[in-house]
Amino acid sequence: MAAPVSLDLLKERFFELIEFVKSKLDVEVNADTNLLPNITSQPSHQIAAEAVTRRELIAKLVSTLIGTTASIGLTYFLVKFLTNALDPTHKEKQKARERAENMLKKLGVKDVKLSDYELCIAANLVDPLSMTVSWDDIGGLEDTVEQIQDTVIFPFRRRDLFPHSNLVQAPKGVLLYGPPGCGKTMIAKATAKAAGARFINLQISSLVDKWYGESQKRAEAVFSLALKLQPSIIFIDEIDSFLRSRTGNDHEATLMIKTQFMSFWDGLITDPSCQVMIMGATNRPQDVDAAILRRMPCTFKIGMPGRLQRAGIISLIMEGEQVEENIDFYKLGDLTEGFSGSDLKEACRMAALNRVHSYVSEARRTYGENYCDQVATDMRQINLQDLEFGINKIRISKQTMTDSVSNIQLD
Ligand SMILES: Nc1ncnc2c1ncn2[C@@H]1O[C@H](COP(=O)(O)OP(=O)(O)OP(=O)(O)O)[C@@H](O)[C@H]1O
Repeated sequence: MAAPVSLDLLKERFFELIEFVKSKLDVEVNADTNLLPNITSQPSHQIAAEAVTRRELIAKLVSTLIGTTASIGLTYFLVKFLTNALDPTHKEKQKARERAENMLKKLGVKDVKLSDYELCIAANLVDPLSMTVSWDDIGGLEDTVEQIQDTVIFPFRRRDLFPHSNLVQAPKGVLLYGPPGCGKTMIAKATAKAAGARFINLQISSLVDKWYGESQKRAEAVFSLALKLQPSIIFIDEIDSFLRSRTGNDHEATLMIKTQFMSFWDGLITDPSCQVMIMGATNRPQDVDAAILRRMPCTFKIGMPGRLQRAGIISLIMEGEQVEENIDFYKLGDLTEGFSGSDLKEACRMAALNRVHSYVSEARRTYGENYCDQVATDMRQINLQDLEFGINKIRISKQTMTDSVSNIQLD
């Protein structure tokens, strides 16, 4: 893509050029006139004719110059206009650029010059203020969290302790795998926060561009941006869909992006001083390209929570809510067999809403349709029945989902 040139700058240069040529012309004409009295060997009408021809020549040259400059400028703007008009994603790109500039301000990034491609990728940066997840918010995964702290975060933050070791290095690739909704994204964000790293939540759609060669440039920009903003973590959710095993049916452009991605990744691996890490998450590790898996030597399984883990997650989610004191979370752990972390969160949300719903029903009965204006001072706490209600709701909706999936498969 051509470097952006502002209209004002172009105008300024154009007028400068005209001024320059005009001044040259004045000098030439004055020189001609000054010469006239000294030239005695030529008849005066011949000298005058020569001066006129010379002036005409210069005038022609100037007009050609102006014409050429104007047509180059016009062609540039026409091509730019047509390219933008033909590109349906132009507005999106513009918005992404604006978003990225705002985000960089929030991140306090100054004096870092980013290319157009890097700005496009910078739209994937996560606002540090929205990264509220910390280790304390993750329930039931204490062992995994401890391993990540020791093997990933510690060497990432304290490279200085292992300057000559080839064996103890912060991994440049980490894979989190396991069923959906079990906390992989939470762990990735908490890792970035604990590592004091910038978090690029790479949306694969931001790499896709219909123009030939553009996608490769964006793939390169992912790495150059991460290096400019290091320490940084590039997070790729559902990495299997982007970097899946290569087959003969792959489109040539897709293959090129993957190959390029891997070669830039190798660049990170061979540079011991860089603080950039790629973290991938997948529900289908078996679909990830073997060459990619090799670049992610550090893998963590984030499985479905067991009974005790579920009890821990529910009690963590309910922390800070108005809950009755005598709730038996172990019992809730028993009742939630087959629930993921996100199912548990949803069940707790349903429980909290059930409490509001029963309050509203009661208030409507007492105060009529103006119940909304009555002050809520006597809302009861969330109790076991609310939680059982929420769990039941989620179980039914999970069952309905499973049934409809198996019906689709039968059809
Ligand atoms: N271990 C956990 N502790 C507390 N909350 C959890 C846990 N696991 C999941 N959750 C809840 O579920 C939500 C979804 O979790 P998350 O996005 O991290 O799952 P995921 O494994 O990345 O899912 P997916 O594979 O669908 O992207 C979280 O926002 C959180 O509310």
